[in-house]
Amino acid sequence: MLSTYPKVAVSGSAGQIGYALLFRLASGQLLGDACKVSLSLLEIPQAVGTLDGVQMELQDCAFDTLADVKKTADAETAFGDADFIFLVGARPRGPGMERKDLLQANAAIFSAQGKAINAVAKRTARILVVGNPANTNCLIAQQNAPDMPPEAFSAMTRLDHNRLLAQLAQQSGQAVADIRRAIIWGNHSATQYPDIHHATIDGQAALDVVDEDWYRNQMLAAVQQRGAAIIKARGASSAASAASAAIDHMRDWALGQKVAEDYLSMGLVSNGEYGVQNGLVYSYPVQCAGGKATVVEGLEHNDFSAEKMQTTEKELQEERDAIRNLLP
Ligand SMILES: NC(=O)c1ccc[n+]([C@@H]2O[C@H](COP(=O)([O-])OP(=O)(O)OC[C@H]3O[C@@H](n4cnc5c(N)ncnc54)[C@H](O)[C@@H]3O)[C@@H](O)[C@H]2O)c1
Ligand SMILES: O=C(O)C[C@H](O)C(=O)O
Repeated sequence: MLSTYPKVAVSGSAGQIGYALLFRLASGQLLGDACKVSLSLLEIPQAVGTLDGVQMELQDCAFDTLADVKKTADAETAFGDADFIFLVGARPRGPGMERKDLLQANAAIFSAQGKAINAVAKRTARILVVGNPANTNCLIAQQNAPDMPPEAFSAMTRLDHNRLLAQLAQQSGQAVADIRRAIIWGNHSATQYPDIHHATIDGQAALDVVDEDWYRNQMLAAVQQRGAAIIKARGASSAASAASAAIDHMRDWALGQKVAEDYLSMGLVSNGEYGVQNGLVYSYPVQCAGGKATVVEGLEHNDFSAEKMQTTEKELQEERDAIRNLLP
């Protein structure tokens, strides 16, 4: 029997992000308390057994927002008729590795999954790539799914966005909720550009509240290197915060952002906005309303910002060139 509930597919669901994500999806944190969801868990064959245990735990939570749970090692089965697809499954980096070291290891996974999405996913599905290197994995999946609208695909920079908000809140002593219009530009990597030139803190320009030297010389690197700092401290990459950001990203995309005038950050297929090469998956400021994410256009940049935006674009071009063989 076909489920009548929104179907949420998660690849890599036996991994550490999967374990943090599934219980939040099942408890109504994506679509709200009034909406049941049907979970579709994708794993490699060796890990499907682990999913039996995860499924038992999901059942034991007795969530009234969970309709059913299915497990599979077949991507087409997992993604068929899905409304939301979280592509998490990938090899995470270890200490001392850069995210782009994972490029070849993970590129094959995303080309196969892009093809599966193209074959069976709803054309209205929303797809979020979390597995690293997220922007280029997203590019590979999207290019292998030519029958899907490009705007169905996104890469996760919401964790970086949230990290930026947290840094600003801590430094200014204000609440996260009082910060607006922070932006992550470019790649989910050490070249990303966390931009506060358009941000406000409790209604004041952020750069009138926090020290510009601190921003340029400490905060930028702290956000760019936060993933590595967590790996060093925890011995494993961020999981709960990544799952939380993934929920934030999909929820706001589907249901609309909480504060209309705010900006969020999402990696989207570029249509040339801000001079970025067409087709790259680049993180932009967006506004989410009516089920759509729209790039905020017309922001002006000083030389400092322009240079940083180009540096991260260049890295994305290099990543794309390294996996050209997997693009159709
Ligand atoms: N974009 C971000 O902000 C962000 C943040 C944190 C982590 N990540 C990335 O997310 C990914 C997952 O991290 P994790 O900590 O959960 O890793 P993990 O190793 O704990 O779990 C990954 C899971 O994916 C599964 N998997 C591998 N290949 C698969 C395939 N072809 N199909 C389905 N499942 C497959 C593995 O069996 C494993 O269970 C990593 O690439 C990590 O770097 C991204
Ligand atoms: O840094 C990593 O490899 C994990 C993740 O991308 C993160 O930003 O925490």
